[in-house]
Amino acid sequence: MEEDKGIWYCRMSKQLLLSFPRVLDPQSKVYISWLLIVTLCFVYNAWSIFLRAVFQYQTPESLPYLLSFDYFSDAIYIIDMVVFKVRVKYLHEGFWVEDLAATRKNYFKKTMFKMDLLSLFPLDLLYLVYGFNALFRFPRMLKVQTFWEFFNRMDAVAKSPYVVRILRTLIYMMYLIHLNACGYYAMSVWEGIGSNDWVFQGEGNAYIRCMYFATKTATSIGKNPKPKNEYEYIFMTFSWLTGVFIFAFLIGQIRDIVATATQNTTQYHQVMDQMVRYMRHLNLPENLQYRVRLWLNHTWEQQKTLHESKILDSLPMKMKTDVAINVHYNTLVKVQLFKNCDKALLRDLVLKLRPVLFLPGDNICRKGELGKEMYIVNKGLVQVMGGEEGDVVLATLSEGSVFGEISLLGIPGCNRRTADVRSKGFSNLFVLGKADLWDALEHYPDAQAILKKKAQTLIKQNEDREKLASGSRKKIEAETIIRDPSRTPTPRLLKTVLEVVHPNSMCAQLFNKKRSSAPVLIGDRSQNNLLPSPRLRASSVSGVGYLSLNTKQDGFLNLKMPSLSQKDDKVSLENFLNKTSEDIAPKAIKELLHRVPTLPHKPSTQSEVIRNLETEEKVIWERLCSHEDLIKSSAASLDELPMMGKPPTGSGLELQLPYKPAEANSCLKTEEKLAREEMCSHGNLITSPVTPVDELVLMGKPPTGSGLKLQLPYKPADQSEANSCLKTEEKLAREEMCSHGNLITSPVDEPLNNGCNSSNASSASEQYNIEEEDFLSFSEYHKYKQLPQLQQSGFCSTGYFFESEFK
Ligand SMILES: Nc1ncnc2c1ncn2[C@@H]1O[C@@H]2COP(=O)(O)O[C@H]2[C@H]1O
Repeated sequence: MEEDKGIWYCRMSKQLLLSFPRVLDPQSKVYISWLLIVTLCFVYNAWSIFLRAVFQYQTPESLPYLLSFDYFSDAIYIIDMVVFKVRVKYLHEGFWVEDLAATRKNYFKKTMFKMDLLSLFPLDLLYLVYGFNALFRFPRMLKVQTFWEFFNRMDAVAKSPYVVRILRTLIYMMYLIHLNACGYYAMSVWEGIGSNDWVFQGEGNAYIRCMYFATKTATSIGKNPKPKNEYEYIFMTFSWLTGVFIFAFLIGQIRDIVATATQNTTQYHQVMDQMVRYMRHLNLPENLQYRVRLWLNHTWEQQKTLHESKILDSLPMKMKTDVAINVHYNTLVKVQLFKNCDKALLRDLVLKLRPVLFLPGDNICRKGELGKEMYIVNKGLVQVMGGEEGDVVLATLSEGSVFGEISLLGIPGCNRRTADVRSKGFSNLFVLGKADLWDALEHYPDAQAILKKKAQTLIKQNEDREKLASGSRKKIEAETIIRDPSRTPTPRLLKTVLEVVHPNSMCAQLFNKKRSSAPVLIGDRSQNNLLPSPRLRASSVSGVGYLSLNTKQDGFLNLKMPSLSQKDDKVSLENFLNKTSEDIAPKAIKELLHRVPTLPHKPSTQSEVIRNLETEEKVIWERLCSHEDLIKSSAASLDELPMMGKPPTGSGLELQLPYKPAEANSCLKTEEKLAREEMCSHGNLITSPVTPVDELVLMGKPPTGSGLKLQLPYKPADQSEANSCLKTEEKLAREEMCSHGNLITSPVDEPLNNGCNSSNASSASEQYNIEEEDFLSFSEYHKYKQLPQLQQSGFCSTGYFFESEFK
């Protein structure tokens, strides 16, 4: 039994040793936690040495305990030097040095090492000669550098560094008082306890009474008994001086720390006060004063600063752009202009965008004014007003819409605003100055063309409208451009599914065909007044909603929503379809994505390719980066992701990583090589000296059964085109790879719809952990698939089916 225990301990300690990191990151949790332990030991020594030397707390009874604490802290000091400090990696010429020999050498070179060594000086051996005097442990105080290091590191990593700073200052203050209390008691003992009014009278707990005396002196509260002799006068003078200078300095430090923490709020109050005083001085109308206050208040509530742009100014340009893109990404991806244009344009523009807030009813621009800026709606709604009296809403623009561009584009006769634009509620807009817009557009003719085309359409629309209005002398309400009331929107769940199925698939084609003509159709199936799609079908049978998709090409999906109201199937069905995939069955939607073997979209133009790829890449990277182990292993790849953001909301993009993250990098590499190989097989490239071919050392064969058939969109003509082509191909490869269901892991399962039997279905639900609710069995599905059978069986007498246009 004892032997077993011994073996177990041996194994455990071996495992611990093996799992201990070779080198330590100075900012890592392990290292900082260790610093905390060493700091506690240092604080113990710093406190106990004087306490025990002066007060009578070190008695023969307490000595064994005190000595155990002492030697425990000494052991921690030794471990700190031998195990931890020698492993701390350091920066050399911009690189982390992680070689153990080098980190050790680096530590030995530092003053900290000498101090650490001195702190372990065994002066306490003098115990043997002079007895147990705690003052012999004084060298332990030299470990103070670790105490400072701990607080500096905490300052760098803590979420609220103010708390850390205040704690450090408090420790200093308490220690000063502690020293003063020890000094006072030592004086009292020397002069004789209770020998006069000034000294400690020997009543109560000595340490507490002396601390009280020291606190009163240090904080200059006064009312201490008058010193009786020169020594006492000197002691008091010194104590007060310490109180006045050091203590006051420390208290000032705390005030500064708190002031820094609340700096923004203070600034906001200052601006608000100044503004209110100024407006009163100018005697501005009450309403205007109210609006100014509202603006300041709202801006502060949203940004928690009134100087947003200044905060970023201290960053290097690239980092500033990355931060700006990340913050504004969700809005910018919705801007049509940016969707079709080069990504570089977005990066060029994003720093020039200035956020502004408009209050409800504010006029953003007025018809006839000279155009100097254009706007992008970030949040809120703005209305473009027209008509003879400017009271007709021509359009309501929402997030991602661009306006105010017509008068900036230099279209002959159009350098003035063509309409009034006003804010409907609170609107957050980005403003882009004319010069900045032109700086960017000069290099991006595509974007220029898009803007001009849009401008011309709007000008024509406005002209037509005006002609019509003047002809009939009637006000004409125009439709909003963000919401078309004549078309019922495609339900959210269907939209999600349609976005993930391949555009060439049967299902997508069917929906696309009906896009322009067919209205949304929800009808009573028993009346035969609708045409359900054979591929994607939503149905409601006796209060249960189903969404089914089943083709070899599209994959298999069957969603069941049993909790619908049984009263009105039609309403229930609409409700069901308006839920998001997340509401219904995320696992089942993932299952569908698993089974889509082709690229989610086939780009038709080069810019579309790039746009799609970039979005896809981001999503893939985001997924990758969400994996803990990947973050650890390839932190560098994360740095390469300045544009990483959330996938555009509502894009329905739910890419699944086709491989375990551990293999991710190597997997990507193989795919990149495949793409290169494919490209290099082009005749005209072989003749030209293609450098990338030389790099294909590691190139391997495509994984058998991967079905990977990359098609080059064009034949590169020269080397530079070849290179850019490679880049595109690499991206395509990543995308392609990531959409491959069968690349996922080695055991490639049969498509579920091949067998179409319930045993397949149940095994699939086991494999993907799909809940019964979400996954309709195949046999049941069959019943639905055969509509006439369904009707005959009486199963669907009140069934409603749904068909939608694809918007
Ligand atoms: N009919 C319209 N629909 C939507 N936006 C419009 C319409 N007419 C004008 N605008 C926008 O309103 C802006 C007013 O300033 P600009 O003329 O510079 O640019 C104009 C367009 O961006």
